[in-house]
Amino acid sequence: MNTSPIAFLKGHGTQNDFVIVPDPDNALDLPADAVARLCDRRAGIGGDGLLHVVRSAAHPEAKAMADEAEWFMDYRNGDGSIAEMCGNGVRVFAWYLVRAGLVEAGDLAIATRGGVKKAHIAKTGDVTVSMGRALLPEAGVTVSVDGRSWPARNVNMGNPHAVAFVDALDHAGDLRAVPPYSPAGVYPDGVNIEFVVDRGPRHVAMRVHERGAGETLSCGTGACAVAVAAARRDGADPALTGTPVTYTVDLPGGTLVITEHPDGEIEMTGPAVIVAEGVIDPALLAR
Ligand SMILES: N[C@@H](CCC[C@H](N)C(=O)O)C(=O)O
Repeated sequence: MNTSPIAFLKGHGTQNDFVIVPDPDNALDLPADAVARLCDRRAGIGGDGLLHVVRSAAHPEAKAMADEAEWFMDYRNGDGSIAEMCGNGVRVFAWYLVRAGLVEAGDLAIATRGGVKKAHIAKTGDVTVSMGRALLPEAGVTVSVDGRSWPARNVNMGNPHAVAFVDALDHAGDLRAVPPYSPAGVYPDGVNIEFVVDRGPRHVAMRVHERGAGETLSCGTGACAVAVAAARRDGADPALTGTPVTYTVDLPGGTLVITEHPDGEIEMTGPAVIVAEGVIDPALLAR
């Protein structure tokens, strides 16, 4: 059980906000219910998710990556569930390490459940991350909201996404509940659902319902999934042409720039901001 006050910071990336809990030696007990209490916007600190900052060597899920990446992003959704990857989170995680003097700005490898990600951290707080390749399972998916249904593209960025192109973002309605999708069983571990409209050539806007968090103001892996789905819809595939393809993705909380390279690697660039720091009363974490 945690008995001493616990340091935390609060940060966001395009207003996808996170409670940051530095715990280099992995000494804290952070079960799902404690994470949910910390992320509660009324009775806790509030956040779409939590970034548990641990040395890779000290975490059983990251030990094998310790030679490549000193730090492990143990990402949790706001409801306490575990996710493989968080695009906005990894930028905020990288910026926290720089701000804390634990790493230098510049190039950094970060261990995540989705593998080691390479980041480039500018001194301004803008961070570019190589997010890996998108998998595009063939499964056709349908997403429905308020009596409307759309075909959606199944895109896996380490975590699962369903990308639906809609006529207007307000057609996605109230996204507090998970929009129903079919067929059942395509996403056995749940899914993040993106609703997308065109804004111009290689420029889209989106809303997202995140697994484990509800509607958020931004999702980095979601923006990557959207950029790839938009590129394929537009007939652009860098693997076939040898030319990188870049999409600007507007989200309610800001803008991300996503480039897919001919080798399939997807690069995401966006801001990372730390807004506060303080101390958690251990009573909040007690069961
Ligand atoms: N907001 C994140 C994604 C966080 C994880 C997601 N909710 C999931 O469960 O897969 C991002 O910026 O990518």
